Amino acid sequence: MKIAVASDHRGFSTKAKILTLLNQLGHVAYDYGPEDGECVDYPDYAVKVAKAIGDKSIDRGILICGTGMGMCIVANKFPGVRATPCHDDITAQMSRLHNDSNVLCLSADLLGDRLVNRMVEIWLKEEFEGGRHARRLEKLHKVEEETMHPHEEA
Ligand SMILES: O=C(CO)[C@H](O)[C@H](O)COP(=O)(O)O
Repeated sequence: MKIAVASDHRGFSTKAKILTLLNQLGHVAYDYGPEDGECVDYPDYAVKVAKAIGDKSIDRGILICGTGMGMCIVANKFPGVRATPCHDDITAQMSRLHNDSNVLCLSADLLGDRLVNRMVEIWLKEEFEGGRHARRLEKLHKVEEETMHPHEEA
């Protein structure tokens, strides 16, 4: 898979470790910044990854900030993005099975390296279950359409 990884300053070293893992797993990993650990603003990096999901230049994205929350809030403003804040094996797994997550948002401050690696592997391996969850994602797409074009008749 083509996977872009970005962070803010708090997630900078975790980003490097995730990029190494993705390469080891045989994925095509892109570093969407930042280039160093200087203080930056997470929206600038979440936008880059979210836009690349939208135009399909990447398959998946991984975003890391202090808590994972700011990145997630920004990424979910973009059509086609299903960003999920995950903090353990179960949330990593369920975000794929039920939500078809395409952007994994992680906390650099709260999660250890081994857990992060395991969560990334789970999140990459698990497949969307479809079925009733596909019906719910259809409704999500409708909400997206309505909020993007609020005055147009269906
Ligand atoms: O977690 C984050 C957003 O959800 C950021 O990493 C955090 O807010 C950055 O804070 P600071 O500028 O104090 O390092």
